[in-house]
Amino acid sequence: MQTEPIISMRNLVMEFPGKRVLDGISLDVYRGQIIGYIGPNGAGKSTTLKILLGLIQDYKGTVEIFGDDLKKENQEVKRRIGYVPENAEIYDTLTPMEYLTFVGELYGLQRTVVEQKAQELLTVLGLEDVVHTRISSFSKGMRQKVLIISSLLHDPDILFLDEPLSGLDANSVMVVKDILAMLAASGKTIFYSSHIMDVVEKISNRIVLLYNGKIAADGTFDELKGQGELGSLEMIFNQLTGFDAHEQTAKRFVELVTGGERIE
Ligand SMILES: Nc1ncnc2c1ncn2[C@@H]1O[C@H](COP(=O)(O)OP(=O)(O)OP(=O)(O)O)[C@@H](O)[C@H]1O
Repeated sequence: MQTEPIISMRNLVMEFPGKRVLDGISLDVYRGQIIGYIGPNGAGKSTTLKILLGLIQDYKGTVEIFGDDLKKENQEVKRRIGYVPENAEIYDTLTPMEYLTFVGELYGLQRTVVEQKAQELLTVLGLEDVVHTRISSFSKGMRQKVLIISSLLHDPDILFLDEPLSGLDANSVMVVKDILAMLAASGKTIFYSSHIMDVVEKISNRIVLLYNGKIAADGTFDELKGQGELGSLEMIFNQLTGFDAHEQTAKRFVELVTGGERIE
């Protein structure tokens, strides 16, 4: 039985000077769903996430989270959401412990509670030796793990993820995929934006494709596959976005790079 939507967008329109990025998005998201939110570069995925997070406010249409209109100031909503941004501002001069206690305290958690939780979560993700090392020396994947932990410290009900697996090695990807599946099974709602189609295909129980500012497809992977001619989400993506010129594009690129002969 479907209850009330956790996230509800109605006729969401977002315009930047000279450009309409979101052109009437309507979407209801329910508890426990993992929404794979996909679309070509520049389609408006990050813009949608920023609107849902309250970082962009001059949109048209209605957005409700937990039934509350986002245009009305409501700090309680922010306490119940977590966010892993695509390009994170992470405080390089801090150590993971300093960064995580800072974030935890912003969410109103007690310092001793956050310290213990941070220590345990860092240890589980294999960062126990660098808990007190400056983040500036970290690899991309190590930073990403700190960000994932920071988004979950306060045990949010909704998690917004923008390319969350970026830089993670294959083992860590498996761990994070399992974490997301278990969080969703425990009733959390996950809004997952990524270009890694085979991962989106595996972890999402609902896929939403954004194209030309509108929702071009919405359903489970099997529903999107339709009659079964297209085997992968990558192929469905290419078909729905009308892109079949990858080989010609690559050929032209290499010809220009090498300045040489035409490639046949
Ligand atoms: N602050 C801004 N001012 C003007 N234009 C913007 C602004 N932010 C985003 N845009 C434009 O809005 C469009 C959508 O950007 P957005 O970052 O939402 O795309 P995306 O789907 O997340 O893309 P990608 O897959 O490349 O991350 C782009 O054309 C971008 O240039």
